[in-house]
Amino acid sequence: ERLLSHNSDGLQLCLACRNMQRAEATRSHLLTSHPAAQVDLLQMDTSSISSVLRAAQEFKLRYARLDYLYLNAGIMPNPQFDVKAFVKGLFSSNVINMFSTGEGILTQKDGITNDGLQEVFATNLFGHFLLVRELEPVLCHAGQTSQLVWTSSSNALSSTFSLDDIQHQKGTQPYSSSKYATDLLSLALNNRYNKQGLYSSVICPGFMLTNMTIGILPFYLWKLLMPFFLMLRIFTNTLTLTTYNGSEALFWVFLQKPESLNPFSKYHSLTSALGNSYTQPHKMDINMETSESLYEKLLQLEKDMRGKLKDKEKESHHAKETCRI
Ligand SMILES: NC(=O)C1=CN([C@@H]2O[C@H](COP(=O)(O)OP(=O)(O)OC[C@H]3O[C@@H](n4cnc5c(N)ncnc54)[C@H](OP(=O)(O)O)[C@@H]3O)[C@@H](O)[C@H]2O)C=CC1
Ligand SMILES: CC(C)=CCC[C@@H](C)[C@H]1CC[C@H]2C3=C(CC[C@]12C)[C@@]1(C)CCC(=O)C[C@@H]1CC3
Repeated sequence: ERLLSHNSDGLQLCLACRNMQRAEATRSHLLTSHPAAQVDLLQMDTSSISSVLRAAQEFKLRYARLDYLYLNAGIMPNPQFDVKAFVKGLFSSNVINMFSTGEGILTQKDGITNDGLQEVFATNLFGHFLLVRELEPVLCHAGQTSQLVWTSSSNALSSTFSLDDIQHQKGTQPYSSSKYATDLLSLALNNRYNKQGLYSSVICPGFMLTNMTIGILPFYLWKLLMPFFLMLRIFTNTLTLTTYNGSEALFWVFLQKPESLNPFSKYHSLTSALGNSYTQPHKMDINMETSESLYEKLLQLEKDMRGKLKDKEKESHHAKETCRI
């Protein structure tokens, strides 16, 4: 919506969504305020390898070029709020950090996808990784730049991520781990693709009340807490609360020259106590060595998963043939 308000003439949007009914509703909403806008839809479920491959194929048939790819889809399933840790945090010197990152007070219950991957890892990271790899021909063009924009989080914590368990099978903070892996992956992509004109940046929308976070507390409690959160903005500017404020950095990045952005920075949407939104870079807690190791592991996993997919296809082809005989 913000992109269209800025420039609805020259912009062609393609919304890649898992739920086509919701996608249609979004398209209608956008066309109501911007009747001349070009808004296309593409069905894609980032948690499913075959869906991502199919969507990428379809995209390449439809379009010759992709200038901006917003990698925003994300889940935080079954969030559990640790009241005890929260109360302890309230009386510690870490209290502001707790409200800006959610560190130490949230855990999740992860699931397994049909491909056999951890659901949070597959949805938030691996599906997007595959998509970027598949869309390479439309993203990399001589003499032009393209940009990947990842929605990461202030909850991306190195303590929750391990190179020995990139899917976070063993822990209880898959969301945080997937977001830290996002930061690492963006750096590795810059390292590999900048020469071909493809740049990657990471943003953090701050804390917003959305479908993802609303279930953490009962609805009436959020309502009651709203004045408290607005007051808390005096101490931390990370409480963006609305999606309009949260999208500030997504929009800001769109206006920048990709070459001018720092691959080690995360661009944060922030909102001041007076309600003004702005974007500020913060250095990420990442290094090139870990980022390259993660990239190698993702490439290996991609190879394994493509192998499995081929075996499955062969099996079903064989079953069909046997049926015919
Ligand atoms: N809310 C917050 O405070 C923060 C959010 N973020 C990040 O912002 C991003 C947007 O989240 P937010 O707006 O808060 O939450 P929402 O749940 O409102 O949005 C998440 C979006 O991702 C889509 N999505 C989820 N899973 C898949 C999938 N498998 N395939 C395709 N699309 C999928 C959802 O589609 P559908 O409509 O079908 O559900 C939805 O549109 C996420 O990456 C999140 O991690 C980061 C920091 C803070
Ligand atoms: C008074 C009271 C009971 C407050 C509880 C507030 C918490 C539930 C929130 C405070 C900071 C929030 C936060 C997130 C979730 C909800 C809080 C912990 C995120 C972890 C949501 C997902 C993200 O990507 C980052 C957010 C950071 C802040």
